[in-house]
Amino acid sequence: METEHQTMEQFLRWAAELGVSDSIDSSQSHDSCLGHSLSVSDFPLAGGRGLGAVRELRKGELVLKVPRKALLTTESMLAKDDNLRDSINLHPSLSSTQQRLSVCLLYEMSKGKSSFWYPYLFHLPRDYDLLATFGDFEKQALQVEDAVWAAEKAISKSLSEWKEAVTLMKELDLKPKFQSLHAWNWASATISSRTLHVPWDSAGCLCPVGDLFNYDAPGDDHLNTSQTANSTTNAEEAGHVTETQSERLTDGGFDGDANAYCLYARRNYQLGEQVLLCYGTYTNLELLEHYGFILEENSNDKVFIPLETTLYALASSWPKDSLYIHQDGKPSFALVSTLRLWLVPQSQRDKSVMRLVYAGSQISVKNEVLVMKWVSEKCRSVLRDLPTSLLEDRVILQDIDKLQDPELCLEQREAEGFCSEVRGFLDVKNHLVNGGFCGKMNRRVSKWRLSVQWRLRYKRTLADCISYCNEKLNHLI
Ligand SMILES: C[S@@+](CC[C@H](N)C(=O)[O-])C[C@H]1O[C@@H](n2cnc3c(N)ncnc32)[C@H](O)[C@@H]1O
Repeated sequence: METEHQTMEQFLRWAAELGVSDSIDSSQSHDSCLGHSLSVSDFPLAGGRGLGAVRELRKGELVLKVPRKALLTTESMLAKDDNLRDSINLHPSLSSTQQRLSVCLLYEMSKGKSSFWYPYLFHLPRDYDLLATFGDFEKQALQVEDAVWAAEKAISKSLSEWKEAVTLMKELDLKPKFQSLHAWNWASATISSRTLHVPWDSAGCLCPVGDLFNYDAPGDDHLNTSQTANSTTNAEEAGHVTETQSERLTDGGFDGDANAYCLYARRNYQLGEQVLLCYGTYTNLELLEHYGFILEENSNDKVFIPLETTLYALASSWPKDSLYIHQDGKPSFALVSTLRLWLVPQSQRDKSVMRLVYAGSQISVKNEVLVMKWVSEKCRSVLRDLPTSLLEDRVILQDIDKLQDPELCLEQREAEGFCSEVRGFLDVKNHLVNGGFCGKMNRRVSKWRLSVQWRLRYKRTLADCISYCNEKLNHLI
């Protein structure tokens, strides 16, 4: 039986033979495509398997080149298989290019060792934690209506896309396990979380070795890296990201002249540091939906609170999605400005008031006090209406950690001491076998943990917003 290490080495050798390289020196040995700039390492606190710097890297430096012939795209898979090409061409009715890529990926997987991309496919994760893979319990554990709704939408989208593709997969004579909804969810999650943008196919490409980079959220540095190439991830291209053109990402992209995907260091790195890639600008809910993880510190996170319809009507100068609370608890500029205006009696909304509102200035102390009290009370009422408190969620996370601890063999008796949500999970799933979980249940626990982590982060933002408003009020009164 080959070890993970051996198969990874084979994969890196296979990639080197195709011209994948982390060196601009083309005379580099073909034993591995890495070793000059990067190496595969484990980063347990930031994405698990990823790429580390094997030397100091300078911002803007080319760190990886993946020739077009190594990329998995619908086009490259069809070019290698007449049967697949003919069947796909007979089904132009599939509603998205992602569906075509999913079918091709499953078809390629079904070839096993005879697939050209086998060394790469072998190292793809077997499970994902994207929202579309959540069961009912994990979905409900998100608690917040918008998040539960996002999960429902993701689950039903995957189901309907699978139903549309089933006839084609039958015609391709895929083994039942590759035709299943489970396999479809796997393929869709692979594509959602791993594809990079290419100009010739909106479904993007799977980029061997290039898809080992873990995620770094865009910070202030991403606005002035003009010397590096332009890049977008596929989810961004599909419109999931609402940033402006000027904030386009700069870590890499397909270079037509080099006929290769080129990836650049987005900042300076020290030896041993994890080299990261920015896939786009995402809130935590979007990260969970498209990539299956969240960031405790995410400057792009946004918390939306329910607002009165008359307030939305007033906010015509600002898009609805600009009315939110930043992760650090500060209400957005647009939210504060809209509330300032909304809390002025209609008869007093004259030109001078409007000028102050659009300039982002306080209208009066009295008005500012009303705004801060309103926001603070709204956050309190949202927190009150959720099934568990912030403190309870912290305890639930600790209990989940106990459940996941392989060293801890839990007695049913001990489980009885857990809070009701944990006991509910154990009852529903009823799978505490010999004091631990089977592999499948561990996967469920990981997803449920993500839901609790997400809602806890959401609640912390609301609590921080209350503190922010109180502090403002202390200064005002
Ligand atoms: C393109 S892959 C990156 C490589 C991946 N870690 C692997 O082992 O193949 C993207 C996936 O890596 C994980 N990931 C990336 N960045 C992460 C981060 N900052 N924190 C946690 N997980 C991360 C998520 O599972 C995500 O869907």
